[in-house]
Amino acid sequence: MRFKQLLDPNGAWKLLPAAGLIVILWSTLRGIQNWLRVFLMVRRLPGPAGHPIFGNAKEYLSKHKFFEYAGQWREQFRNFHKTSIFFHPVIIVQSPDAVQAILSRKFKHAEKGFIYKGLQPLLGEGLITSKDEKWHSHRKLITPTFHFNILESFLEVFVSRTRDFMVDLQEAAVAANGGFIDVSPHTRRLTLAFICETAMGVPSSGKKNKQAEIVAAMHKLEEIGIYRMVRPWLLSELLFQFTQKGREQEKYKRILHDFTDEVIKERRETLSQLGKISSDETEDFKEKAIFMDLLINSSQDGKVLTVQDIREEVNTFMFAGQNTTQLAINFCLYLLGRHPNIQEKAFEELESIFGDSEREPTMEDIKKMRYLGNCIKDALRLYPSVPVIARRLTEDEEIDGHTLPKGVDVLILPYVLHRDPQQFPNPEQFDPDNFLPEKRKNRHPFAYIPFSAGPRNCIGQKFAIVAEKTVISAILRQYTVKTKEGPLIVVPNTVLVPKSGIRLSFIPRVRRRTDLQQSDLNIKTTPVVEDTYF
Ligand code: HEM
Repeated sequence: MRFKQLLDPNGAWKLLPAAGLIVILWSTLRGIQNWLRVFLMVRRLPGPAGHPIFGNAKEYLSKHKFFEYAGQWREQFRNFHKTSIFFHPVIIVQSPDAVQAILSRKFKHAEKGFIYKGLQPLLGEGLITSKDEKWHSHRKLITPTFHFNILESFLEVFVSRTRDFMVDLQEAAVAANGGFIDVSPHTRRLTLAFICETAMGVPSSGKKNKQAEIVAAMHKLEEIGIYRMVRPWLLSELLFQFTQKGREQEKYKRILHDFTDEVIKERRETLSQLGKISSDETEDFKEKAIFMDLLINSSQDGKVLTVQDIREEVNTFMFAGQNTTQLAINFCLYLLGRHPNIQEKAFEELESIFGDSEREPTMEDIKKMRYLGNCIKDALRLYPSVPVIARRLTEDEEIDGHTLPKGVDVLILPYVLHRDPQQFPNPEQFDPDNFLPEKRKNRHPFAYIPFSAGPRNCIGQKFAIVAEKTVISAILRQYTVKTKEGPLIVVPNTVLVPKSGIRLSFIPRVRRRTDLQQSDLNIKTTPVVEDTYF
């Protein structure tokens, strides 16, 4: 073909396949070059021996035993060590100092790494998965959603849904006649109601059933995501779409996206109508803050946030908030059931706040639940709902005189980190006093990170703690909780799952003293720090 012919617009298209091929070839070569650099540099790092082909895949796939292996690796290598899944190198950082180096800076290492890749179809580029400027601007925009005043309005939702939950629980407890029940379906429904209502508002009756379908679709997408995480060759969308699971993923994604888009459209219309009605009603509307409305209001008709942005953030909020809070409630109840003395102290604190009144909690009451707050904290230490945090290094990082290369995937394991005897002298013991000021004073700031730490910490942590205190205090005021299970076996997924569920019995309480004050109690508590629920 002559040069002149190529310049002819009718001939230029013939160059396209060749140009495409060059781009693919170039990016493949770049990919191989980067992988090779990471692979060769990681080879020099300390770490446990692995199979020549499978690497440490056996340990990663051993589910509940994985943490045991990781604990042994920490004993052997302390700060960090390499591992691999087939030929994919993964570094695990184990000491609080090393964790701080990875989590503490704003843009450095803010990329989330391979384990989130499988969740991309579910979350798109919401806060959890986005990076750089997009993450920064959205985080700034969304942070006020968790402001104190808005949390107060969320508390109304928590209280009224907990009221329904207690009726539900009472029926189940009566039916069990003092026996044990699996608490998970009850707390799942409850936290689902918390999240759907605070994210999207009270559903119209037609949408009520739909919300359960949406959460089922989210769980399916999460399951598919996990399936892909341990099969790195399925992480390419290009190949995955042709598989059976790829087609399922597309189906659930559609269900989820169509639903959220429709709710956004409806809320937009409601908001614009409300703009026209009397200011009193608008005030009332504002008081019942809904996450989606706050995003729509900040969107400036798509200039700041598009419909896709809003959908991704709402889906992220639902994904990040529901399972995590539910599990935290379950684990805390399990531990309280196993430790009657600690449960009794928590109950006495509640008696000192509420006396024999059956009134529902205010934000002031929630703040006063300091011992219960410490129970929740230690439960999150032993059973962090998010057991694995992943990052991909965006620059080389020096630790202990070794270079961790740019591009390598790094894992942080709160479940293992929180059981470090150097930081928690009796690490396996449930002990809310671990969070007394004198104990916290000498602890490394990155030794306890159930909500992660640094700029990409959990934006919903206060939401979660207020929700947990609302539910657990309601249960303890009415019941003594007993636990059936012995030591729990837990499996790391995207969240920490108890292998055989959690069975509890709820024994109605007989009312006792009504004149207790907090100062009468034999409880050492953390002093109230303004704007802190811990
Ligand atoms: C006990 C409950 C919860 C726990 C243990 C928890 C834990 C975490 C952790 C460990 C991270 C960091 C993940 C990472 O960097 O890879 C995170 C991030 C996040 N969480 Fe939570 N979370 C909880 C509840 C919630 C709730 C209720 C919401 C929303 C209502 C929420 C929203 C988020 C969001 C949006 C992020 C991403 C923040 C960012 O990257 O800027 N979480 N959470």
